[in-house]
This record gives sequence, structure tokens and C-alpha cells, in this order.
Amino acid sequence: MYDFTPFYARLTESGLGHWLETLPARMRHWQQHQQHGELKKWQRSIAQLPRLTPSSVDISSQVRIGEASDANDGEKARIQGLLSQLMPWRKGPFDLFGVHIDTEWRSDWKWDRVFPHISDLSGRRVLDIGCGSGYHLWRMKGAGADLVVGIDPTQLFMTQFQAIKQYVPADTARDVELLPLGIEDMQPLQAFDTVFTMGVLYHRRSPIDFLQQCLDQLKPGGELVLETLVIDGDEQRVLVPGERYAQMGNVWFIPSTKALCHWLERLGMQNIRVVDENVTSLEEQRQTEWMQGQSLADFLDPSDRSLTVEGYPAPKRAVVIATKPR
Ligand SMILES: Nc1ncnc2c1ncn2[C@@H]1O[C@H](C[S@+](CC[C@H]([NH3+])C(=O)[O-])CC(=O)[O-])[C@@H](O)[C@H]1O
Repeated sequence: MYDFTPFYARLTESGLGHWLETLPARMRHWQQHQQHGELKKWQRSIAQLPRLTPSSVDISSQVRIGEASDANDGEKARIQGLLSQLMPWRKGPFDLFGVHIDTEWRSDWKWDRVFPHISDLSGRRVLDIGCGSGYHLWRMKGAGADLVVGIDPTQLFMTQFQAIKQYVPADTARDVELLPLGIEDMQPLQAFDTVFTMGVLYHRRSPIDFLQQCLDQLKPGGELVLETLVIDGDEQRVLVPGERYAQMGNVWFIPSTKALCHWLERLGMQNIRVVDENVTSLEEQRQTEWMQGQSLADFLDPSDRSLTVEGYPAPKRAVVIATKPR
């Protein structure tokens, strides 16, 4: 079983020791009561991955661990076979010793939209709320962050993260961790320099409470980087879809960017700016060998791609950045 204790020591080193008031007990509770029925099977798959040492790693311009020449054909086939047992792979892509994991999402494109607008991550303590498989965690570390913590309650995604992490050289791997927690499991740490939450707000039933919980993780003067689905309209415009939005069953609030900024203002945030708006393309989210289920093309109206199959505006996403007052 994966051991989180070295991470507890790492937290103390980075001035996050106060998290240990609740985290070890929370993780023990998780270990005893909340493990997914398939977790042991997934963990067995990653335990069988071949032991390999990467001759090079690039987490600055992509997530590539090792080179094709670091592994023989048998080892590559083993990586391919074992990691395909962890499908669906949604967020990526990852390149592991020449095995290319072409995920449903081009998460690198999202990063390219976000990265030019955020404060320099060098030396910062960073939290990514709802980090999926952790693709962006590696890119945040690659951008110079001191410590990067992701939280995501989906245990398959945690296992995908661990599969990648076990190949990352120890001096980098110790600075990046994913905990199988939801935002509701976090004590208000008031300690991170940057808090990211991308693709999560619309899944929350109480979006303003969720934003407050995100802000509670930031130190005074820290930066919130929020990415979420938006619609067009004025500051009072919010879509609450019916049972499904683009076939997703758990979508609650899709505000206009003006409404989103208004919410952040009401929560006392400063320097609020919308830095990007982008209609999700069929190239960015699509079915691949590593995610063989339905994807965006199946969720849009075939006769009018500007609408979802339910008749709502097609997915459009905005990136909003704001500062917590000192
Ligand atoms: N309570 C919760 N607390 C934290 N995370 C949660 C919670 N509930 C669900 N999640 C997690 O939020 C992530 C949302 S995906 C964004 C991934 C990445 N950020 C991306 O921007 O590519 C986008 C999407 O699936 O629509 C999933 O990994 C959930 O497990």
C-alpha cells in the first residue's frame, strides 16, 4: 500500500506542519473506511510495472519521463499493458519511456492558456483542488514550485498519478503529492501561495461555499487560479442545467464570467481578472485509445455544434485569477 508518511515530513519542511493536526487521522480514516473496491487491484497493476531509471525527464514543456531507449520492447509492452488496466485515462498526455498515453483531454492545452497569466511559481507552495491524474501537478513543479499538493477523491486518478510518480527521480518526486481527499476534507490551512481549481466549480452544489473553501487554503496575498465552465451574459446570469449537461450528471452552476467575478468580489477577493475564454474544441476533448468511452463529439448536437445534446450552450471555459487580501 502506498505510504504517505514521507510526505508528512515534507510538509513540515515547507512550513505546512500545522496540517498534521488533522491529516494523518484523516488519511487513516480513508485507509480504513473509504478505499475503493478496486483499489487493491489497481495498486497490484502498478506494483508490477518494470523497474526502470529514466535517463532524462521533462516536466517543463510536457510530462515526459525517460526515453524510448531506456526500456526494451518487452518492458514497453508491459508498461502499455499494465497502464491500460487503469483506463480510462482522462487527463494528460504522458510519455513514459516512449509509451505515449494519449488521454481524453489535452490538459497541456489548458496549461498553455493558464500559465502565461499566473504569478511565477518559483519557490511557491501550491495546491491543486480536483487535480485528476495530476498532469498539472507535474507542470507546476516543472515551473519551479517548491511543493505541489493535489487533492482529488477519485482513487483511480490517484493510482494513475502514482504510476507516473514511481518513475520520477526521488528529488523531484518528494515535492509532488496527490492525496485522495475532497475539498470538504481540508482544514482551512491559510498557507498556500497559489491555489488552483480547474474544472471543479460546476460539480459543486454550493459554488460560493466551495470558493470560500478554496480561499481558506490561501495565505493572505496568495493567488487563486480558477478555471470553470461559463456561459455568456451579465453578472446575474447563471445556468443551472437539468439532470444532464453535455451528458454529465453532476453539473450544478455555470455562471457567466461577470457573475463569477461578482461572486469573487463578494468573497472579498481583489485584482479579479478574466484572462482567458475558450470554447472547448473536439480536438481538445476526444475519444482515444486510452479513453474508449464517449467524449465531447457525442455530447454535442450533431446538427449544431454550438449546442449540447440537451440544447444548452456548448462547453466554454474561462480562467479567472484573483488575489486574497493581505
Ligand atoms: N469534492 C471534491 N473535491 C475536490 N475534487 C473533486 C471533488 N469532487 C470531484 N472532484 C474531482 O474534480 C475533478 C474534475 S476534472 C478536472 C481535472 C483537472 N483539474 C483539469 O482541469 O484538467 C473535470 C471534469 O471531470 O469535468 C475530478 O478529477 C474529480 O474527481
